[in-house]
Formats: sequence, C-alpha cells, structure tokens
Amino acid sequence: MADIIVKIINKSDNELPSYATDQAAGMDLRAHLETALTLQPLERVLVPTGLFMELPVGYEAQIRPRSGLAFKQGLSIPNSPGTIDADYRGEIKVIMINLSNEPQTIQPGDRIAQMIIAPYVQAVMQPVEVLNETVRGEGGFGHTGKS
Ligand SMILES: O=c1ccn([C@H]2C[C@H](O)[C@@H](COP(=O)(O)OP(=O)(O)OP(=O)(O)O)O2)c(=O)[nH]1
Ligand SMILES: [Mg+2]
Repeated sequence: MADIIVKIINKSDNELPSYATDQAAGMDLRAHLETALTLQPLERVLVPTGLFMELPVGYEAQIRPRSGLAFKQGLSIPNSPGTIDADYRGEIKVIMINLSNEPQTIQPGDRIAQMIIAPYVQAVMQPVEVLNETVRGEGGFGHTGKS
C-alpha cells in the first residue's frame, strides 16, 4: 500500500494514534482529559483528543465507535461515522453517548474511538427531468423481501 501522509499536531500527553496490528483499518483515538468524565444514561459529551490534522486532498477521516466499549459499557458515537473533512484544521473531537442504564466513566488517555482514513470523491450535480429506468425502480426499504 502506498503511504498516505497525514500531518498531525498532538497537544495531548497521549501517544500518536497508530495501527495496533498489521492489517488494522482503524487507529484508536484517546481521550485528552484532565480528569475522569462520567456520563449519565443517555448523556452526550464532546470529548477532546488534543489532535489536529491536515489530511491529503481527496481523503477524509471517519470516527467510529469501538465495539468493546459499545458492547461492554454501551458507550457509542451518535454521529457515527463522524466525518473529518480534509480542510478541517480544528481539534478532532469525539461525540460520545452512554446508551447503557448506568453511569459510565471515561478516564484520561482511554481509547474512546477509532479513526479510519478513506478516499472520497466530490460529485458534480447535473439537474435532469427524467432518470433512467431500472428493475428496482422506486422500490426500497424492504421491497425485495416481499414474496
Ligand atoms: O465526530 C466528529 C465530526 C466532525 N468533527 C469536525 C471535523 C469536521 O470537518 C467538522 C464538521 O463536521 P460535520 O460536517 O459533521 O458537522 P456539521 O454539523 O455539518 O458542521 P459544519 O457546519 O462545521 O460542517 O467537525 C469532529 O471533530 N468530530
Ligand atoms: Mg458539515
């Protein structure tokens, strides 16, 4: 795979995000917190990472939940996958929500999410009067499940 260079400023005490295994798709992101943060059931918080990035043109970063946190603690990401635009220069932040019935605590340095770097395209919208015909047509939302 060709190297994709992402410029990054790290204002946290945490290590830089990195791939945990050879073929990992995502890098874990850590919470940049002074003290522990407790989320009540259904509470949402914006968790800073202390990271600022310059993505190459044509690439985005996606912020996704970690399955272990979601399964064991009900900690998830309501806007998943979060989108980091190539032209964003602000701090990467993670919106966390507690979907469990109990308070859940995030400690400074905890791995709260994973980040996937992915290519995107920008499309040009072409207004028309008619769309081409297909077998599916307007059927959707379980249409093919009908017998
Ligand atoms: O989980 C996220 C999602 C977004 N962002 C940052 C990077 C992204 O480029 C910017 C805008 O995100 P988005 O387009 O999803 O938010 P919006 O509500 O549409 O805000 P804006 O009007 O600023 O685009 O916020 C994060 O740090 N974390
Ligand atoms: Mg936006």
